[in-house]
Amino acid sequence: MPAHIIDGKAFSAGLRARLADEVKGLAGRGLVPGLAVILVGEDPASQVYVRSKERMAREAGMASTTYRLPAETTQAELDALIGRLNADEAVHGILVQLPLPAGLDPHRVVEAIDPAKDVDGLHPVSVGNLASGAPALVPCTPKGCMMLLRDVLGDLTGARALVVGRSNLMGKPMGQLLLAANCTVTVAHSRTRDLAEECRRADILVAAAGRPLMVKGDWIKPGATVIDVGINRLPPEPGQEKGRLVGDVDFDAAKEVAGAITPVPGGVGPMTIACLLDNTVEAACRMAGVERGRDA
Ligand SMILES: NC(=O)C1=CN([C@@H]2O[C@H](COP(=O)(O)OP(=O)(O)OC[C@H]3O[C@@H](n4cnc5c(N)ncnc54)[C@H](OP(=O)(O)O)[C@@H]3O)[C@@H](O)[C@H]2O)C=CC1
Ligand SMILES: Nc1nc(=O)c2c([nH]1)NC[C@@H]1CN(c3ccc(C(=O)N[C@@H](CCC(=O)O)C(=O)O)cc3)C=[N+]21
Ligand SMILES: [Mg+2]
Repeated sequence: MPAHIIDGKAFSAGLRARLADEVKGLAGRGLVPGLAVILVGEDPASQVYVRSKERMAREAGMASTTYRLPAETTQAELDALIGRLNADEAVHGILVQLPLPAGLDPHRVVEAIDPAKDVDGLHPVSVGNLASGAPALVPCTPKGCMMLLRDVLGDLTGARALVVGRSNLMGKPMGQLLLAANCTVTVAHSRTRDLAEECRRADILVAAAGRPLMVKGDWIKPGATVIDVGINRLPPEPGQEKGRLVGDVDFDAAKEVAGAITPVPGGVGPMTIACLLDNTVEAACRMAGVERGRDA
């Protein structure tokens, strides 16, 4: 039986509609959640992504400002902008789009952000809170993956989970969240000896390596739940202008084996943006001392 296709686009739309309701209530009390996105340099994929964040924030009734800085921006200039946004009471969330151009230190940039406004969950305070089980602003993409997993599977207790990738933005926090959800967690990376074998053991497989179509159909355990985080643009076919967007998983083969699987596009990507908005509302409520009505 072919896999259930997990509709991240629909889930994201539902979450954003609920957030829009919540934001309307907050705005009525004078609290308009505000997001600031900083984009340094002209990476075209980042441009597309940042535009859609801005649009979806506005649609949810939030305030959103994007700061587009030239690739030559200095560390001091970036620090100064972050300092201003930290001090700005209308700003509740600050996100610096990664990767940064060469010459800018991502650790220093992330540490400059007020942890209370760290909607990407990358600040050492956020990372520490997540790892130690304290309330934390959780990185958006792993948070979105968890929402989809809970929606499909309910309780994850006891499941063998494999995360492919160990980045700070995705792989590591994903491992932490699965561990907190009582999974038995393995984190694989480019030095993993036999990735296919690791995959075959996994009840939950989260692929975040940035390698197009790397995970083959016969690497999937029958009935497994597959979350494909990869966003890769293939080279254009002759006569095409743009190549096809694919994940890290060979979707066509994997869907014949898996129990449930996310497509690319329309899977994890839209969830990332919805979770960014959710984190911004969360940060705004915490700063204002407002208790949120619903557990998101
Ligand atoms: N859908 C969404 O919302 C988002 C999608 N993405 C996408 O997810 C993917 C991963 O992103 P990100 O975590 O930032 O990427 P990074 O490049 O920061 O990290 C990639 C990770 O994958 C590992 N890896 C690379 N090649 C292999 C391999 N052949 N076998 C096993 N592991 C491998 C690397 O290992 P090592 O550490 O050893 O180098 C590294 O840990 C990208 O395609 C990105 O575009 C990212 C964020 C959000
Ligand atoms: N500080 C920081 N935080 C991030 O969260 C962050 C980042 N930097 N740098 C880049 C990656 C990438 N990322 C995506 C988010 C949404 C889609 C998305 O919405 N994708 C849609 C459409 C994709 C398309 O059509 O191009 C989909 O998958 O359906 C993709 C990619 C967040 N990232
Ligand atoms: Mg990265």
